[in-house]
Amino acid sequence: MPLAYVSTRGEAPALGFADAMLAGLARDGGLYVPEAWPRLSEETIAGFAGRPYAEVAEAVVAPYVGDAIAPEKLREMIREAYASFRHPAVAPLVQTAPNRFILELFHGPTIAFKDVAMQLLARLMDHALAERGQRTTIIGATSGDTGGAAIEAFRGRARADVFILMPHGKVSDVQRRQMTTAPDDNVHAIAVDGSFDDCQALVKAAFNHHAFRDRMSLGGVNSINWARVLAQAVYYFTAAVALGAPRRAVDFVVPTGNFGDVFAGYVAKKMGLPIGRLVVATNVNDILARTLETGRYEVRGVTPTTSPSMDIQVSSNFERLLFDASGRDAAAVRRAMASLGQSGAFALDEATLAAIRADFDAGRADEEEVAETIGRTYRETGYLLDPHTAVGCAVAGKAGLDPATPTVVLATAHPAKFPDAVEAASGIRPELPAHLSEIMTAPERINQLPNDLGELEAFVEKRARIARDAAA
Ligand SMILES: Cc1ncc(COP(=O)(O)O)c(C=O)c1O
Ligand SMILES: N[C@@H](CCOP(=O)(O)O)C(=O)O
Repeated sequence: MPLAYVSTRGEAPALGFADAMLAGLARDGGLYVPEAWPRLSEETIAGFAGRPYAEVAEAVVAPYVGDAIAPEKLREMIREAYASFRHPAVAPLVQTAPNRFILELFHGPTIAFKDVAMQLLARLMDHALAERGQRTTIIGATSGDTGGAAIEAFRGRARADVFILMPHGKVSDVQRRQMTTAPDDNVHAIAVDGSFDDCQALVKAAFNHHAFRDRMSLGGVNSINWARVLAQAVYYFTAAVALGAPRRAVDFVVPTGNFGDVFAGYVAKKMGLPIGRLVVATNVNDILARTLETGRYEVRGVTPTTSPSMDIQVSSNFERLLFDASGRDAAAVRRAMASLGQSGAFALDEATLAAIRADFDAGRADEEEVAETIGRTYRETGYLLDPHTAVGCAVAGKAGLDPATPTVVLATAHPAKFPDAVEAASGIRPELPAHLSEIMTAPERINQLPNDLGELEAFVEKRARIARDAAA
């Protein structure tokens, strides 16, 4: 029997892999998760040692895809996706101290970890749409990196029109230019007057407006899309196996905002990978660190930081964890989400909090610690951290992890995406890789919209119709 995907809120129909991927958000507002976690045997995991990244990806992804895609087609798409990376290992490990490693996830086209999943997702969606003879209108929210990766992965694709919402003035120049300089007619960058949370709320509201959703065949590429999270689980396997798994456990420290990346680590653990601790590392926008400490998830205002992609308060994927950790209690998730909508907060019950704490730790790093970590790491090792990765390193240093267990900090972006912050902290101005140098002088195309669902929908509908008429 192929694996089915169920909504965290329990009131949407269960779907197969391709339908869940094309749906993005479930129709009841929940997020799709597999009905069970496929397990990989110790022998299978041990066999990943020394294998190319694409082969490991195939082994991890295939049980979730089932018969939705022919195995040889899946293999071809995975190979193509990772051929676009500039490092042969795709996600190499760098050692910075005894038992301390950095997992570089920024060797894809837009030099952020989002490429790892987005390069595959674009191919998977294109394939599913072609098989059905359909098109999709993708609406995505970005705090800086998802948008660039999505635009790069979907630009020029005939079956998708892509609309990316970013918080106006709150992403770095490089991040903005990655979204605004693509000349393709099927991609649209929109600056919204508000925060990332406002952008994400608009996206979810558009999905929950079913008449609009159906009329436009909406699709999502944020980590609300299960396939995004799945593709991100792969590098936990390659990194852990390179450090001795499954013979020994490995700890991971993950710079966190929307909770997709660290949830992918949880998925890897559920599949049988011996991960010790999963450490959620936040900047001063520390809702997740506070939640793990107090059991209360409480939204506060967002403070702009030098790690803007993590300036997030409403972390979408926490809902997936809540569902799993509560024993898959969809009614409890619905109550929590209703409370979040009404009062901006909800409380975890004791059992759920204990279940979460069994796998996760959390810590936060303030701006001073981030700058200090970038400067010190550069002076001591010659390694230049981006500010998001520096949040991870700063938290790793004080998380109380066992020094005998290898610790991997995920490096989620290349420092050249944030040259001002990195230069201020280290005295070194990182240069953009050559393949991106043109974006700093290319003409920009950007649209500005208020934080208003009606205006957004009217804009999307008008632009998508123009693109569809031109393509017809
Ligand atoms: C550079 C960078 N680091 C970390 C994160 C946080 O990842 P997640 O939202 O999956 O928690 C993001 C945004 O997603 C990011 O762009
Ligand atoms: N940090 C992200 C925010 C969106 O996260 P996603 O993983 O849900 O797409 C960004 O850089 O856009």
